[in-house]
Formats: sequence, C-alpha cells, structure tokens
Amino acid sequence: MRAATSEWRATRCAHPGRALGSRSRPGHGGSQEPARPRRGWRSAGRGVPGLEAAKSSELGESSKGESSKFSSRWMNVPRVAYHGAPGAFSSLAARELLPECEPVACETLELVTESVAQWRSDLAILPIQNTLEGTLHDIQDRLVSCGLHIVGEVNIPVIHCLLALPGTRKEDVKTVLSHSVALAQCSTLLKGMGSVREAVFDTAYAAKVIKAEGKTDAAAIASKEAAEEFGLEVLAEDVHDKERGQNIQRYLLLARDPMEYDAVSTYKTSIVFTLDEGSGQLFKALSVFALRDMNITKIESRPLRANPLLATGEGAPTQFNYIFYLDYIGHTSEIKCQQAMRHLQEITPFFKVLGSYPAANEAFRVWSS
Ligand SMILES: O=C(O)C(=O)C[C@]1(C(=O)O)C=C[C@@H](O)C=C1
Repeated sequence: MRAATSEWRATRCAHPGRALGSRSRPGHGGSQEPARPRRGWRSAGRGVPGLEAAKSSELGESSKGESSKFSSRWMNVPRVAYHGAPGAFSSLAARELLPECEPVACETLELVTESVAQWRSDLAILPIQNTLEGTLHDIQDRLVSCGLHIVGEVNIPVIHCLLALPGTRKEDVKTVLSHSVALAQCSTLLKGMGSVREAVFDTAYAAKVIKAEGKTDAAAIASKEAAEEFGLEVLAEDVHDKERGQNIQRYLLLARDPMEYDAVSTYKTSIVFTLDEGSGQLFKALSVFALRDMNITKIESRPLRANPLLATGEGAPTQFNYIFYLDYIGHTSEIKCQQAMRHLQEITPFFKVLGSYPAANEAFRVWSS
C-alpha cells in the first residue's frame, strides 16, 4: 500500500454553514473560491498561503519529513480526507474514484470536512448509504452543514474479512473488533463464533489496534487491504451475512468548489428541502420534477433535529418536521434544472443544493480523463 497521511486530532467543524429555516438561493452558495476545471485534477497556479505550516504542525506520524515531496503532490495528486485508518473502505473508495490520490486518514468526521474547508486536503470522501444498513444519517446531516459541495459518487462492494495476528486461530478468538455497522453486517459469523463484539470507530482501526496491542485472542473485521497495512492474517474472507444480500456502499466525494459542467456526462444533483404544513405539499414539490420530465433517483425524509415538531394548529395531531433529501438526474447548469430549482424554492421554506456531480457509472471516466 502507498503511504498515506493522517489527521488524528479532536476538533469541531469550523464551518457550520447556513442555519436551517432560512430561504436560501438555488445554486452553490457559500464557496470560498471560484470553481476550477475538474477534468483531471489541476490545482497548479493556485497559491495556498500557510499550507506548509499547517501540514507540519497538524498532520500525523506518516507524513513527517515529507514536506519537500508535498509541493509536487499538491500540484498533481489530490489529497483526499477520509474517516478511518489506512485500509478503511473509505480509502478504497477514494482510490476507486481517483487511483492516484493521496488518502488522508482522519480520526473524526469533523476532521474530514474541516481538512478540506481549511485547505489541508483537496477533497473529502464520506460513506452515505449501505445496502444492508441503509443511510448513515449523521453523515447525511453533515452534508447540509459542512459548507462543501458534492462533486462525485462511487459505489463499491464491501468485502469484510476476519483478520488476526499471524498464528492466531479462529477458535482462539474471544473478541471481535470493528465498526458497529460492520459488526452488524457480519452477525451470522459472530453468533457462530460466540465471541464478544467490540465497536471501534472504523474497521481498519480495529486491525491497527490488534497489531499495536499484540492481541492474540482477538480479531478484526476489516478489508484485506487493512490486513496488508497492519501485517495481519486473513482467517476468513467475505464474511458478511449473505442471506441479507449484497453489501454495497455508496460514497460521496466533497470539495470546496462546485463541479464544472461538461455537457457530456450524466450528472446527478443532490438537494435538501423542508415543506410547509398542509395537504399535497410533497406532491407539489415532486411535481416540479414530473412537469419537466426529470428523473428522481432517491428521496428520503427524516425528522429535522434542530426544529423537530411542526405547529399544526390547536387540537391537531403533533407532527414531525421533516427534511427531505432528494437526488435527481441533471446538473444545475442545465436550464431545465434551474427552472425546477427556482420553482421548488418558491414552495419550500428551506432549500439547498448540495452539489451536481457525475453519476456513479460516469464518475470514473470523468475523474480519470
Ligand atoms: O470505512 C470503513 O472501513 C468503516 O469502518 C466505515 C463503514 C461505514 O461507515 O459504514 C464502511 C463500510 C462498512 O460497511 C462498515 C463501516
């Protein structure tokens, strides 16, 4: 595995973004810099004051002594922040989209988005949905507040392996460490082994702990790449609950600036909105797409955390105030999409575009050309 840098530090997101409840304009407001071309990664010619200083003081051990190589990396190789340790599925997803990228390991979700907002990384990659466990709500909510733009997506198969120190046998394993989602995805194996489950913040971090602490009676559920990274052996491969179907994870790539439109690729746009109380509100909102023959690929609602209850009048039933996450095919540079967004904005109390980006099957072609 190639060397990757890391950010292990506990801080809060410094860019909370616009508060919900206010009407915001369609488009990609709030970007810190003008858009840059996205065909292949180009950041040459963009001065980034203070970047070297930030690097030497804030990045973890694996980046030490690399400052001379760093400037040439910055010119050519995008640094992609992800949540986890090297070998985490997010780092594999980053390399699937951008084979030549430099993954930057971050210990917290806040650090992932902050790393981009504060120019220590060029991009961030975050898991958003999983075929077995559904949406990762904390991350979905973070998309609204972090001030970054979605510029890509990728779906990768998640192949979990049972990893242990060389010499450890499956029957020696008393405890299995992994991300809580991964433990839930492998419950048939874990029940069969009768071992105790221990949740840690990331699958690959579990492998790191087994190695660092020399645990001979424990195993990790993580990727094969994590086994290589931390010198562990694969005791069993592809161990998720097969009866529940395929384990595929969708990831989103985020940047400070919006994605440029090339009029060739198939694009998706992700938006969020809330609705006023009353009959037919959702129908009206969806009609802005139907009227223009636009294809919605996802819609999901969840209670708004900041303002969860809707005032529906005296004696009326109490209702949750929902925020809707919707993806459609199209780019906000297209006239039809702009008209739909303007129309939607007229009938929604809160509306925001999270980004327009090449749809998953297109992403690799656009990003690698
Ligand atoms: O990326 C990793 O390795 C993680 O631990 C995260 C994560 C997730 O967030 O869902 C990724 C994929 C697996 O489905 C389980 C956990």
